[in-house]
Amino acid sequence: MDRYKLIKEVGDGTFGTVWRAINKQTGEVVAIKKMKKKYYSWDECINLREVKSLRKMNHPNIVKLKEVIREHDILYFVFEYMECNLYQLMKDRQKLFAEADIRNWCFQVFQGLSYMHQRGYFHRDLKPENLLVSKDIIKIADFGLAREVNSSPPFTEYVSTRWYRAPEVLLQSYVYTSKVDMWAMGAIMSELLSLRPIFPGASEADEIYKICDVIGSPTEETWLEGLNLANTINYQFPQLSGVPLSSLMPSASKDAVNLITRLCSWDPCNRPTAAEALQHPFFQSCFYVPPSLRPKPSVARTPPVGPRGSFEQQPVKRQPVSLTKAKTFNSSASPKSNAAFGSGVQRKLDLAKQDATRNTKPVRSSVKDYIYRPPGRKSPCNAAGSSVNKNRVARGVSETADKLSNLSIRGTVSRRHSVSVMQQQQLRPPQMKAGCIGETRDMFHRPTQPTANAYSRKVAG
Ligand SMILES: Nc1ncnc2c1ncn2[C@@H]1O[C@H](COP(=O)(O)OP(=O)(O)OP(=O)(O)O)[C@@H](O)[C@H]1O
Repeated sequence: MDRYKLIKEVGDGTFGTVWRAINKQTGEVVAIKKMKKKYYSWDECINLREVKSLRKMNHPNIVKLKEVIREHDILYFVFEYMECNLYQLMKDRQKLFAEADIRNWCFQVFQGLSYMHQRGYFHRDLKPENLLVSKDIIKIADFGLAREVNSSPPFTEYVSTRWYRAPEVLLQSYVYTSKVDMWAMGAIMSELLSLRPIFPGASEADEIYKICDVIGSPTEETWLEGLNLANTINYQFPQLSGVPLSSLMPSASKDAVNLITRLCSWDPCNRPTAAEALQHPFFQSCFYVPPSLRPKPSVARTPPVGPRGSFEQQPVKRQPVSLTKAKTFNSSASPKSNAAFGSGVQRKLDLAKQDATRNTKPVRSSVKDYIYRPPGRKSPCNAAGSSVNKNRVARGVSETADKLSNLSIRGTVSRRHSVSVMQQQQLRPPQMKAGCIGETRDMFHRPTQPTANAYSRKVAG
C-alpha cells in the first residue's frame, strides 16, 4: 500500500470503505476499497466473489479491478476510479435528466450486463449506488454478490437491495436467473426518469405491496408461477389494479415507458434479456462501437454510445452482441411475447431475516405516499455464505411466510501479497456480488412534483 497515497473517502459500503487514491509511481488516480473484515490468509481472499468475478470481466462498462493487495491482514481492492455514482447524481437534482442522457447510460449498462450474463454471471445487486459514472461513461460496480450462473443452489445469502429486488426473490423462489438484474434495471430506469424510486418498500411485504400498487397484482395469466410461489409460503397478494406507468413519469417517452413495463414484468420470462433490451426501440438512436473500431485511449475509457458519443463518425451498428435469437420489440405487444427468451438458469435463496428495519416511522403503503424510511440494508444482508445464512435455510419457508403474512403492509415502515488481476484473468471465470445490506438511505421524501426531488440516502463523498 506504500505505493498509494489515500486522498479522500468517497464511499462507505457494507463491506468496505472506498477511497480516492493516487499511485505515487504513475500518478494514476484509483479507487481503493478497504475491506472491513480481516483476511488472515491469501486463499481466503482469492475465493471472494468480488475477486473471482471481477477478474474475469473485461468490458468497458464494468469497473476494472486492477489489483488486490493484502497487507497486515487487511484486504484492499484497487479499482479504476470513477467520479460518482448514479444515486449521487440524482439526489440533489431538481430538474429531470434529459431522456437522451438516460438512454445513453442505460444503453451502456445493458451492454455491460449482456456481456456479464452471456459469460454466465449475474450481478444480483444492481442499484443506482452501484452504477458509477465518469463524464459520459457508466460502469457496473460492486460484484460482491455476483453469481456464477452455473453454480449450484441452494443460494442462501441475501440478494439485492430491497427497492430493486425482483418479485421472485422477494417470494423466496428457490430458483432465479439473470432476469433479476433486468427487473432492477427497470426500477433504476424509472427512478432516473422520475427522480424517485418506483417501488420504495419499507419491508419485504411493503415492497410486494408497492409493486402490486404500481404494476397491478399478478394473475394466473401474468405470473402463474408467482401465485404458486406465494401459495407455497402461504402469502396472499394484495389485490390491486396498478396504475399506468406513464402517470409516474409523465415526461417519459412511450418507448421508455414500454421498456420499463417489459423489464418490470412479474414473470421473469417476460422480461427481455439484456441483449434484447438493447434492441428495444428506446435505443433506436444508440449505436455500438465495436472494439476493433475504437481508438486506443491512453487511460481506460469506455466508448460512449448514442448520439452524444464521440464516435458518431463511425459506422453505425446497433448489434452489440450476438442476437441471432433476439426478439423484435413491438411497443404494443403483450409482455408475454418475451416469454420464449427466459433464461433457464435457476438458483435458490433464502431471504428470511433480511429486512431488519432500522426505524419505525409510519408510512402509508400507497405509491402516492411520499415519506418513508428505507430498508435496513446493513443489518439484514450478512453477506454470502455466513453461518447466519445457513441457519436461515433451516428456518426456511415457514419463517418467510410468517414474515410476509404477519407484516402489516399499511403499518410501520422501518423505512504484501499483491496479485495482478490481468494475470488472474488468464486462469478462469468467477462469481459476483451484489452489494447488499447497508441501506444507507435514511429517508426519502416523495414529492408530488417530479422535479421536487428530496433524496437523502447517505453516500459519502
Ligand atoms: N471504482 C470506484 N470509483 C469511485 N467510487 C467508487 C468506486 N467503487 C465504489 N465507489 C464508491 O463507494 C461506494 C461503495 O462501494 P461498494 O458498493 O463497492 O462497497 P460495498 O461495501 O460493497 O457497498 P454495498 O453496501 O453496496 O455492498 C459506491 O457506491 C461508490 O460511491
